[in-house]
Amino acid sequence: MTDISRPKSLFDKLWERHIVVPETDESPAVLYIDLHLVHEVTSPQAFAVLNQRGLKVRRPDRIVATMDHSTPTLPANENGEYPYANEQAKNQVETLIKNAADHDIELFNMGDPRRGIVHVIGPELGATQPGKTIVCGDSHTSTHGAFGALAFGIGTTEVGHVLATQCILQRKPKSMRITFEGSLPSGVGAKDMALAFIAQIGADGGQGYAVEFAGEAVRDLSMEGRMTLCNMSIEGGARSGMVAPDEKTFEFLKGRDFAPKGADWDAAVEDWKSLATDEEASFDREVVVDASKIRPMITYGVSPDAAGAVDGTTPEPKTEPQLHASEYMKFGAGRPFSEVEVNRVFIGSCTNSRISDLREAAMVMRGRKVSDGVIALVVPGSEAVKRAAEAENLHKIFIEAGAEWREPGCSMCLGMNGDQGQPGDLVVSTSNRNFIGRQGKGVRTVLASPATAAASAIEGRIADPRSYLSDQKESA
Ligand SMILES: CC(C)[C@H](C(=O)O)[C@@H](O)C(=O)O
Ligand code: SF4
Repeated sequence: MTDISRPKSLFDKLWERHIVVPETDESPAVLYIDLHLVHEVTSPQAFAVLNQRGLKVRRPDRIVATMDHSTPTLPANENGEYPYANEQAKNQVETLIKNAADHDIELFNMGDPRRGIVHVIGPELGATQPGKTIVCGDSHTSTHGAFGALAFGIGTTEVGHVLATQCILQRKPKSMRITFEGSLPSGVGAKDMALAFIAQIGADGGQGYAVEFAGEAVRDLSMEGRMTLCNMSIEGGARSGMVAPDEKTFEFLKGRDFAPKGADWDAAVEDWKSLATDEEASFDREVVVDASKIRPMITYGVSPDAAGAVDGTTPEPKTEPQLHASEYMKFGAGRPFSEVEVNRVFIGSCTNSRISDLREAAMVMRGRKVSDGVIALVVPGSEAVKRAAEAENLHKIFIEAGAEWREPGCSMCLGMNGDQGQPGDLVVSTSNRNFIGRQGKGVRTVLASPATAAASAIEGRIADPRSYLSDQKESA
């Protein structure tokens, strides 16, 4: 029974709706899972355990499976063979094809027009909905919280538990509200908000918390922007990030394949409206970020909280890890970021590979050329994003600028498919992690928004996108 007298947060409501067995001092709660997203990297072992124990998948109809991490971003040859980076990548893909077929799970396989990065296709299909519990063997599952869902990443063992029982054991995290007060200056977007709040609370500031993002600047974001923000909540250490559903959420989902239809839709929207945090609800921690002061952000270290405004200078390292990071990044202290040379740019990943992100990058690149010596990769998040971008001729803008237009997937975000930089490369990347070696051995990653990444590709240095964006406004 839920207690109707106490004011509740969105998170409290989501949690309470899914308790199968309540938490006690001795044991975590058993939570029901509404949607289980599956990809080729973290599922093989889970299926193997299931198969060894002769267990069935409990609710195949609650699973959406796709291929994204190990998939090539170059097309198949005339025989339909894909250029996999290695045997492991090919095996992962083949194993998921077999597991999905054996267990009657819907799979968006290579060549399927609905395939894409798991966190891009969930919302795109309308499978991600307010009020749901959503899990995936992937840390950036927090992305789906943008719809007012309780969404979090789980480990491979837990993937097995969810496959077998459709439930998961969880202790209730503490709650944090991050309120962005005021509105964003022009030329500043969701990625900058994400890097700004992470710089403010630290990469482990959200540890043990479920975060709700609130405030005027969050309400003003598009659904894509909210996804970018929730995607990065995990980089601030949080278990999940969420935004209360509103008219924008409903508008985004209406008519999508997996969304309810007809009278079911009306009933669902009525219910979803009740999810927003009650006025008097309290949080274990409240953080306020002044949105009006945020500038385009970049990272200069090897953790996402080493972030500063693009028009600033590299800070003096103060601690041992900062010294180590600064030696790796080789920016030098007290140097304007705008002097740092860039030789690769990656526009993609579940953080920033949606159509609005590609439009933003195209706005900067239109009629311009990628600087000599810079390799720029633009990788749409899904087949649907690719089609939408091509319908608007965005791909032509990228190609004419000298960038490469690729097939959808995680690509250089993690480099599991072979899309990697060379040792020493400085990559401005729209992804979410700047960890040492993530984009290739010895590669240095600078996280930024699509506009900043595109401007950096044009200048061959870390660049402030604001002049490009205002240029466009004047000529529009
Ligand atoms: C492969 C997967 C386990 C991993 C994650 O969980 O985040 C990946 O998506 C990443 O971004 O590093
Ligand atoms: S795009 Fe990057 S962060 Fe997102 S799921 Fe793929 S590898 Fe992980």
